[in-house]
Amino acid sequence: MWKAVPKIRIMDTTLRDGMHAMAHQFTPEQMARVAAALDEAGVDVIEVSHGDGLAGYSFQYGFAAATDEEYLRAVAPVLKRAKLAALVLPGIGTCKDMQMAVKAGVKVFRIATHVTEADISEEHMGLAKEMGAEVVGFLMMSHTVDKEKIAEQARLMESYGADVVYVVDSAGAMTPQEVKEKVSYVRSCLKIPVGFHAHNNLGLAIGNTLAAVEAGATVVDGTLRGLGAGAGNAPTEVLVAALKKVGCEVGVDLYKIMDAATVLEPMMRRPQVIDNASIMLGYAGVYSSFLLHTYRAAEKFGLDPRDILMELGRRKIVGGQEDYIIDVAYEMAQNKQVVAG
Ligand SMILES: CC[C@H](O)CC(=O)C(=O)O
Ligand SMILES: [Mn+2]
Repeated sequence: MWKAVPKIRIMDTTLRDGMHAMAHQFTPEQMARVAAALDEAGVDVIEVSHGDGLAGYSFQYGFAAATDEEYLRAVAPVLKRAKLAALVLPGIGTCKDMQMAVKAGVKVFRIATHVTEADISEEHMGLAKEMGAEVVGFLMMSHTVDKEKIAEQARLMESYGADVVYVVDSAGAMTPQEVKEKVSYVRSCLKIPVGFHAHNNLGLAIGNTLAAVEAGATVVDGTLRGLGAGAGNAPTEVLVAALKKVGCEVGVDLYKIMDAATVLEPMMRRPQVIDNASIMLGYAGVYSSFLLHTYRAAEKFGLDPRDILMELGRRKIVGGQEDYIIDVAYEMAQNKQVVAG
């Protein structure tokens, strides 16, 4: 039964998670145009970074078309209402990167760790608070553990000063029932608001986000046209329509957010679809941002990307192990040759 819910805050990550689908090649000028349209529509928070967060540009994660600072400085001046956010993965983004980001206009830091590793976020969260920023904890790959573990890690983030903690379905592997169970339990264990970040690999991004809201999440993520890793995220314009339809107050103008999606559309490299490999990401429970790496490895070694994804899922590889995909594919190709020979 749908309950009355308070105002839902939307954080749009087209210009961060969407970077994965763009091979990190948005130009600063494109980012500024998309951000201006999101701001005009009334989106609360706009996240801008390399897909893997500040300082993500590298051989391992992919080089971006511009530096973090160039992106942030292009977007900050066009925002009239929205807060500018940046993602930080401790171990990749450093305190120095965060200081640069604040000077460039960042007001919200989203500090992301694997769902079992919240303890590595303490220093970054402390610094973000010290600099006066809002802090969002982002527990990635939340499908891999039970609700008690997520709550334990969320409580750690709360103790480090997080203002919000997110349950993150990085692999788009969760079902609405699971989302409800996990979000409502985490919420019951925290004093701060709970957020939810979906991926659409099983076609459930909107349904899962609605389930999260029904279970008490009051902050949710979206990206225009669903642009993002794997099969993408919950499309912000669809999310606004769906949330309004179930009676939530979102503070975003539906027509204007649809217009923002049309600003983004010509910049996209391909429509965001659920292809077979994306379905496998969700089915195997593999990190959504591993897809491009998997395609490259499959091509290089003449393998079916679906087989690689199933194997990555079996090995439970986590964010940061992108280079290991090549090792796995190499091993699989060797085994195939042995069997064939
Ligand atoms: C590698 C960072 C990752 O893209 C963060 C995220 O959006 C997720 O885990 O879904
Ligand atoms: Mn994501």
